[in-house]
Amino acid sequence: MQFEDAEISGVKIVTPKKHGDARGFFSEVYKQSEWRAAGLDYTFVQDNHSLSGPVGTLRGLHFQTPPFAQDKLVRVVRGRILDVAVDIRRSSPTFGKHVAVELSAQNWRQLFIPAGFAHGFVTLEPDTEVLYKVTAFYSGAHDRGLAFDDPELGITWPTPPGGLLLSEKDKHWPRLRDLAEAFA
Ligand SMILES: Cc1cn([C@H]2C[C@H](O)[C@@H](COP(=O)(O)OP(=O)(O)O[C@H]3O[C@@H](C)C(=O)[C@@H](O)[C@H]3O)O2)c(=O)[nH]c1=O
Repeated sequence: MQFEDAEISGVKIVTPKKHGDARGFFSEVYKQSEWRAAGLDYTFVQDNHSLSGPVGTLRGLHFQTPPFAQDKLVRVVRGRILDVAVDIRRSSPTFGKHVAVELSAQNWRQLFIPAGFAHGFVTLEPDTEVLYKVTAFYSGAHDRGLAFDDPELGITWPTPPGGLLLSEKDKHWPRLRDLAEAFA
């Protein structure tokens, strides 16, 4: 398992080993001992799985407020996404900056996003399946978001000719400058 630092402190790109043979492959996709050896000590309590049909499905940008703030480990088992993490830690020198990494079933990369970031992705292939582990349980009452198209964030979302597909909820999140909840 390979751990790389992304451009923003705390965000990591994790690439597990894939052992291929005539049958297919085997891969240890998460191993607590290796994470601890890399100085990453997190307890994941929930595994999530989403399927997005159309190319250009955009989910985000989401976060949960304390005490339900979540660290997330994201991967793709089918298809391809551009995965985005925006730093919303007010005291951070990179507040408002983002990391964008392509994750796919092919490149087998995972993105680790600590609490204090808003997270979202857009799908680059049809029928893309995303799996992610989180360190706090889902709480609808603590579920918050940030406008994916806030010009201050400067995120370039790849957009297919038919446009992006968003949930109703994701069309109405506040901009960063109007965000009531952000992290210290
Ligand atoms: C996230 C979540 C949703 N749900 C329910 C609420 C709702 O009825 C339905 C769909 O929820 P959403 O529209 O929020 O799903 P989605 O837009 O896929 O939300 C996810 O987006 C990505 C980018 C993240 O980072 C995740 O943490 C999560 O916020 O599933 C749960 O039961 N448990 C969960 O953990």
